[in-house]
Amino acid sequence: METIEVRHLSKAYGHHKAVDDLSFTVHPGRVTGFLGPNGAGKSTTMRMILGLTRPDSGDALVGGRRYDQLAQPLHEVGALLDAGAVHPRRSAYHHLLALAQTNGIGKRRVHEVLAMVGLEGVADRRAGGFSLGMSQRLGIATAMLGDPAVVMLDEPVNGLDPEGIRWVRGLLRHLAGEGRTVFLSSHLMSEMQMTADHLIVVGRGQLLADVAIAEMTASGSLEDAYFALTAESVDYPTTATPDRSAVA
Ligand SMILES: Nc1ncnc2c1ncn2[C@@H]1O[C@H](COP(=O)(O)OP(=O)(O)OP(=O)(O)O)[C@@H](O)[C@H]1O
Repeated sequence: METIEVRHLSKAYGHHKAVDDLSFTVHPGRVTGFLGPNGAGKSTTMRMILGLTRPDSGDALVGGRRYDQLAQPLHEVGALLDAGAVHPRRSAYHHLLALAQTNGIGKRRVHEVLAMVGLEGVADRRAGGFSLGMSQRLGIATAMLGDPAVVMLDEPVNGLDPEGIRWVRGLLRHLAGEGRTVFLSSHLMSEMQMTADHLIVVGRGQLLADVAIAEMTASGSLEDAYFALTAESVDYPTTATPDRSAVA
């Protein structure tokens, strides 16, 4: 099974360092959560791992190779970055089939992933009419199409109802139990506490923690530990102090 290795990765937009000499390894057989305040560089890091954004320096490797060096990328890493990235008039089935056909994957696998995410009954409906939960499920089916060893999901439970959140949690635990490398970002602390085994925490593009969840939560909730860790890394007030001067 394969690791994700991020080594001295940096990316700046103008003078702003989105990712700043970041190094960590994501290991197989467990769910690793990727945490950090808004703008900490999580999506940029994931995009560099997937070869969608070019690093200024450093490497992002899957199974020891850069994404553009992977012989069969869909078989090695499956990703959900933006669940809305589907042709709206195409059915779920045809969306998956088109991707399967261009990657040498058979129709049988399309049916398998539709079943895996519970979308068989709506597979012929236009993806543009899907609810957020259905779109997330289709995004996860897309990520799983190549039966990848590495699964990477950016905010997979964003906007999902409790049933959908529980389903994603069960699926990710199952995939890690099969020995896959599961890497996900989420801002939902309680959900992360229930889903992840390990955490990578970033702030202002830099590594703040690379730690087992059990260690991070040894003396309290993940939320408290997270706020303590990231307090210095946010550029906005962390406690709400209502400004009453405007109405006085
Ligand atoms: N294409 C881009 N052009 C300019 N700046 C960008 C671009 N992509 C990201 N950034 C900036 O890089 C920084 C890191 O953004 P990124 O989206 O990686 O953070 P994030 O941790 O995923 O945040 P969030 O939790 O809000 O999704 C931010 O300041 C963002 O504005």
